[in-house]
Amino acid sequence: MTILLDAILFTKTYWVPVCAGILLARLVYNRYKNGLSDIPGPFLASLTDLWMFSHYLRRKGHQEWKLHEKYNSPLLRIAPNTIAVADAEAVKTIYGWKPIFSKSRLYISQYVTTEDGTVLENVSSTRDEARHSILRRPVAHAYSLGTLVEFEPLVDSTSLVFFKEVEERFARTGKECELSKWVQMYAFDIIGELTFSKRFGFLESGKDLGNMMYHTGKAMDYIGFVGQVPTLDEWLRIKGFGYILRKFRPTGPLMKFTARQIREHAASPDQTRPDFLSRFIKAREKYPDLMTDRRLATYTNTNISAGSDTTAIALREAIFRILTHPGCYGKFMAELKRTLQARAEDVEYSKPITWAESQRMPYFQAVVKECLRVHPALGQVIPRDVPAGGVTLCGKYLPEGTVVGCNAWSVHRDKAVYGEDAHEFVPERWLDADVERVRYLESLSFAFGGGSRVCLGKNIAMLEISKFVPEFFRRFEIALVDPGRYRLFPGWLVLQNGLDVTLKVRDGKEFL
Ligand code: HEM
Repeated sequence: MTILLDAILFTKTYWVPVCAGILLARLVYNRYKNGLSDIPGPFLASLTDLWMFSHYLRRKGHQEWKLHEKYNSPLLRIAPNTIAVADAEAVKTIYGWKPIFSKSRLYISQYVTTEDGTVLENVSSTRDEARHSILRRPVAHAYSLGTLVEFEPLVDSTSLVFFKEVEERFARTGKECELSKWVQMYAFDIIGELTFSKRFGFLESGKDLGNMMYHTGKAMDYIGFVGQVPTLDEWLRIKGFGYILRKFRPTGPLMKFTARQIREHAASPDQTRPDFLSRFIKAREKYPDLMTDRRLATYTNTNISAGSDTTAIALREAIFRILTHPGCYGKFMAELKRTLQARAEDVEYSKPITWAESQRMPYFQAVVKECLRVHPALGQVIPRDVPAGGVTLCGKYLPEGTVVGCNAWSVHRDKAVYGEDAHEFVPERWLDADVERVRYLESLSFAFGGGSRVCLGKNIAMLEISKFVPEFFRRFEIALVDPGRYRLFPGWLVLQNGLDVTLKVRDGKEFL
């Protein structure tokens, strides 16, 4: 008792040095506790998570490969318990099937708040693998290759709206088109069409109605920064302050839009539309307990948040690269001409490029793969927890519970795999005569993630990109106003702006 009293008195008198001592002890513990202290990285990063937070806040994620080069190491300690891995081969281990490395606590920041303020994990954010299988099973079929043909008319209808709007607003008037924004509106409207048979109306109005694009962007930014400090995120959004906030403002405009679509769908006489929502509702017959209205809201909302800006990024990059690489432009246009000329004479000339035709354009497909390599949508470490038993990566043992992950911007620049021109845009690498080599590169592509958590919408994204880009170049002569305006805006997603162009309508028969 006397010792305790003495300790309290001592602390009261010397509280400043006592607090400093505790802090110091904590920092030393952080640095040495888990056997990671010999992994290179910024010194501050080994002491506190704040370095990683500020690194991403300074929007440096997409340049992490430079730090790997600076420290000359594929392993980089970016927080006391977090290791960034820049070895392309390691993707197979970390995002493989056996054992599965679960998603880290960052994913709590991706939990969805439904219209009534309930916080739910979704198929993307759930961290429990068994739960993930339960959530993915009822919907997986809707995203399969087999359904693409049914989605194709929906892609065409939104594309036609895009072409009509940009023709009237820019090609006919000679005004500059802020294509970054128009491509984003296209990507949102199309995922609205595919998910609900209803566009957001951004293209027709030329505006971000209800600030839905703005709020979706903010949510992505939040994941990249606050998501790095999961405890802070939990208190801001779920517990404490977050709990009170949800009483006043349960959810954002996108979820409200989603919930409205579900209600309207229920009241509609047409229950057979070929969209995602109809497919999810159909899955109710087999999974009645799981597919509640709330759950439908999480699935459809995830489609929008995961499938809009990501696809817009890929579209912008493809357009920019084609326009800024004359050799690439020439080969792509020649292939487009051959594709159109190969159409049977009775096929309507104005018919949009089909999915099947785009798959017979190997050069264009190589351009898309290369764009996804040099500019993957996600620009930060995609974090996972090392499972029981630990793992050895790049010759270093990492104990269970360590957070590890690859940043696609780093692994896609691994010179050991891609060679000395790893930093260059070279679509031809995907057309190498050595088929085995191409297969190997494809197996290491990390643009869509990997393993059990690989992107569910990959086929849909490829459908959109494969149809939209050739059709856009077929209908318009596109000229960049100033390539120097093209800027990256990196966070969890690496967005672009400044893709300003002028447009001229092409003569319809030019390719014949
Ligand atoms: C070019 C476009 C796209 C890119 C680059 C992309 C990229 C990714 C990546 C990297 C992941 C894994 C994220 C992680 O592990 O944290 C992912 C997951 C996911 N994506 Fe995509 N995505 C794209 C388009 C889409 C589209 C169009 C949809 C919906 C139609 C979609 C739906 C999803 C879903 C639901 C997941 C979670 C899958 C799971 O955990 O089971 N994505 N995406």
